Amino acid sequence: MGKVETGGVGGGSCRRWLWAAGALIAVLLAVTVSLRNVPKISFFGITEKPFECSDSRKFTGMVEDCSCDYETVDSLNKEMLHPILQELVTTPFFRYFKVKLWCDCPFWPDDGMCQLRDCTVCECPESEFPAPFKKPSGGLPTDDMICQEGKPQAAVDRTLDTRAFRGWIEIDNPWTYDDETDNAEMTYVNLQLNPERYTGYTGSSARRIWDAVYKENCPKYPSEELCQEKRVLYKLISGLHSSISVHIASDYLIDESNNLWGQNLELLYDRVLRHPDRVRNLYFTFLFVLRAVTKAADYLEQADYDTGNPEEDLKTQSLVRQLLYNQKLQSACPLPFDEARLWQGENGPELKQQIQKQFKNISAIMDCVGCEKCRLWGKLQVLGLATSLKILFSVDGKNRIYQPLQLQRNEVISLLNLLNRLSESVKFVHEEGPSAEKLFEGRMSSPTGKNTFLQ
Ligand SMILES: Cc1cc2nc3c(=O)[nH]c(=O)nc-3n(C[C@H](O)[C@H](O)[C@H](O)COP(=O)(O)OP(=O)(O)OC[C@H]3O[C@@H](n4cnc5c(N)ncnc54)[C@H](O)[C@@H]3O)c2cc1C
Repeated sequence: MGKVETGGVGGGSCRRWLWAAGALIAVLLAVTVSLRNVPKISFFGITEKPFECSDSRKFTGMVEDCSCDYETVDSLNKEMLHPILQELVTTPFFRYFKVKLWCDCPFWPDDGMCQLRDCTVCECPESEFPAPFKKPSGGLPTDDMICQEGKPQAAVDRTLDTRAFRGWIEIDNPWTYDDETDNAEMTYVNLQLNPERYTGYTGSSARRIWDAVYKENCPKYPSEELCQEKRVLYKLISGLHSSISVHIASDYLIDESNNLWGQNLELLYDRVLRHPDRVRNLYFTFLFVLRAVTKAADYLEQADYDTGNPEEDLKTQSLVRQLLYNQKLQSACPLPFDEARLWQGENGPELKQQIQKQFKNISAIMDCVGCEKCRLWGKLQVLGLATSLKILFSVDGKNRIYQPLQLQRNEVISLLNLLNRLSESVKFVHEEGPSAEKLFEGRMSSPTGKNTFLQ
């Protein structure tokens, strides 16, 4: 029988020497490549595949700890997810978000940070609002109100309505601090009138929030420690933070006196692109939330999207179906994230409780955000993440697991709006990233973001 020769079997001493030299070179190459790609241990405890390209800022291969690669995510997002989501969030069902905007900070109430809490905000015209949400009598004021306090770009354009949506249950999310069943002081906000973008919220107040949020995580866990679930939590927050920064960069107030808005690619580079882990965490968060949406497909398909406008509501339902049952998505990226790999250790239940508590604290910190519009989007997106966590790890506070999924309307709205925000960020990074890197790589960062580019 013919023998297939390997370096270690048969052959003379010369061949053995060649094999040993080849193996040594291979090992040296592998070590060199892996040293250039940190972190090296994934949260599943598996050594990560190094990025295949020589430039660590170009993203190829699998998105860390997920089951889709960067190229697939970019093309699915551009061709399918982004267009559907962009249309979906404009429908009446998805554009009104119920939120308590008071700045009731439970952590540091007396530092004056929340002075903008009483900002008089502009109300949207009555014609904008779906009929079922309107109060039975009186309706809404139609005259436009001018914001009196704070930077106008930081104030929320909102309208008040206490009426609950039809056909939806009121249920508390165990991952959030807010009691979602409590309708007191709730405001309906038209998200289309309040895009997430530059607001001028910066300095020690903003820094304090992010510091507090990261302290609730495990960013300093050494990579050897198998804290995979805590790493998920950190990556979700970091990915959200990246996405917020991307929105600031993509819609920036370049010239305040002329109210001129445009892109700030230097800010994009400084805050996100030059930290490859922040880009990776953005993609991770996108896939995590996408997985939650697709996992809840049956629920979302059957949900009641009635806003009293049959034409629009049918469109909403059709767009939701297009998103949930997309052939391309199902064949190219059937399982964006595999949640079954979490909580498997013997201390899984305790760990889950601990992380749930940490996430609740993060959600409570959102009440301390000292800019109304940032608070709106902070609360919406944290609720969106909490909803993803609830879908993927359905559990109540007492750790009775895997009950039938029940979502409240606001959770569904936050979930899909969060997915849309992440989708926009992924698209912007993919499309503008290479030119921003070319322009700013190697330059000193500038906090003022002077190098700006008009849209
Ligand atoms: C909930 C929330 C919502 C906000 N929404 C808006 C908004 O809509 N519009 C607006 O103009 N401003 C918003 N801000 C403020 C904005 O996020 C920044 O805090 C502000 O622009 C100042 O930025 P900075 O350069 O000091 O760094 P920051 O973005 O404040 O970051 C603080 C520190 O966190 C670390 N960090 C930064 N990014 C990441 C990441 N992706 N992953 C891990 N660590 C990171 C870095 O060490 C950085 O120095 C919001 C702030 C919060 C807390």
